[in-house]
Amino acid sequence: PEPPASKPLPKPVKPPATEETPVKGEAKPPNDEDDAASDTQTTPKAVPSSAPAVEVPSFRLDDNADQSRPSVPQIQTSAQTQTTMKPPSQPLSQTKMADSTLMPPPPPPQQSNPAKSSSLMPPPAPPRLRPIASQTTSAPSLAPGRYPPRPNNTTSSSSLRPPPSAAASLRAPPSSGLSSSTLAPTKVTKPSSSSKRAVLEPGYSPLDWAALTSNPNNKLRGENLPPTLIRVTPSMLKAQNGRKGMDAWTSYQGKVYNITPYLPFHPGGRGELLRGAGKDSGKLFFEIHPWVNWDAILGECLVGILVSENDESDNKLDAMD
Ligand code: HEM
Repeated sequence: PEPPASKPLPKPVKPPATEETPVKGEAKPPNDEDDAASDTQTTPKAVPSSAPAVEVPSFRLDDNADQSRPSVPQIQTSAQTQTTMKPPSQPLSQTKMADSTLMPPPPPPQQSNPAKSSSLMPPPAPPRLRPIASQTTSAPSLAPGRYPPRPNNTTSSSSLRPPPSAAASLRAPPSSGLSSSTLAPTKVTKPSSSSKRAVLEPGYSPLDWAALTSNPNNKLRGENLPPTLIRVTPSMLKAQNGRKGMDAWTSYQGKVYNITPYLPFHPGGRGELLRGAGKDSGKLFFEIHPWVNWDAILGECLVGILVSENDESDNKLDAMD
C-alpha cells in the first residue's frame, strides 16, 4: 500500500538511529536526522506525507513475516514497522477510536463506543430533566393562575365554567334535554353538557335583550308604574310573583326589579329565574353565577327600592295603581 515507503532510499547508515526515532514519531522518522536529507528529502518527505497512520498496519503484517531481516535500505521501513509492531496495537486502537468517532461505530470499538455513547448520553439527559422539572414545577403554578379568580360561593358545576363573555353569550345553547329540569348541581367535568342553560327561543339572545333594553320606550319596568322609582315593601314584593297576570319582581341588594321581560332571555331558563320571583334573589344569583353583572342586564327593569313594611303607606298609592 505504500509506494513511497517501498522506494528504497540509500541510507543504510542511519537505520539504527532511526529505529528509535520512528518510535517517537512514525510520521517524521526519515527526515529528522538525515544529513543526506537534501538528497533524499524528496523521497523521505514523500514517505511521511504519504504515510498516515492508516498505512502502518499493512507494514506490520509484512514485518511480522520479515522481522528476521534487518536489510538496510528497507530497514528503515521495516525497522519502523518493527518498532511500530508494538505500537500498532495501540495505534490500531487509536485509529479505530478515531474512526469510531467519525463513523457510526463498527463492532470492535464497542468499548469506546459505549463509553462515548454513555458519555454522550448524560448531556442530553440533564437538559431533558431540567425542562421537565421546570415544566412540572411551573405547570402546577401556572394552572391555578390560568383561570381568573372567582368567588368561592358556588359549589355547583357552574364554578367550572368559563366566565361569561360576549362570545359565550353568542354561543348556541349546547344541549336541549336536561336544561332546567334538575336543580341539584352536580359535580361534572363538562360544563356544557351538565349546564342548566335553557334553549332560548329565536330572538331572545343576549344581544336581543341588549337591543331591547337600549330602547327606553319599551317600559321594561312595567306598564302601570310611574316613571320614577317607587318604594317597594316586602308584602308588595311578595305579591309580584309572576302568577295570575302579575309581573315577577325580585329584589337584589335592596333594589327591586321586574324580571318578567327578561324571563325568555334568561340563559338559565324561565323556571330558574322565577325561583326568585316575589323575594330576594341575591343568594341564588350569587350561588349560580356571581360573575354576572346584574345591573348591566336588568338596569332598565329597575322598579324601585325595597323598603320596610312601615313605609308602605307612603308609596303604596304611588306604586300600585
Ligand atoms: C332566582 C334567580 C336566578 C336563578 C335561580 C338563575 C339560575 C341560572 C342558571 C341555572 C343558569 C344556567 C347556569 C349554567 O348554565 O351553568 C343561569 C344562567 C344565567 N343567568 Fe341566571 N338565574 C337567576 C337570576 C338571574 C338574573 C337576575 C340574571 C340577570 C341579571 C341572570 C343572568 C344569567 C346569565 C347571564 C346566565 C348565563 C351565565 C353564563 O352563561 O355564564 N340570572 N341562571
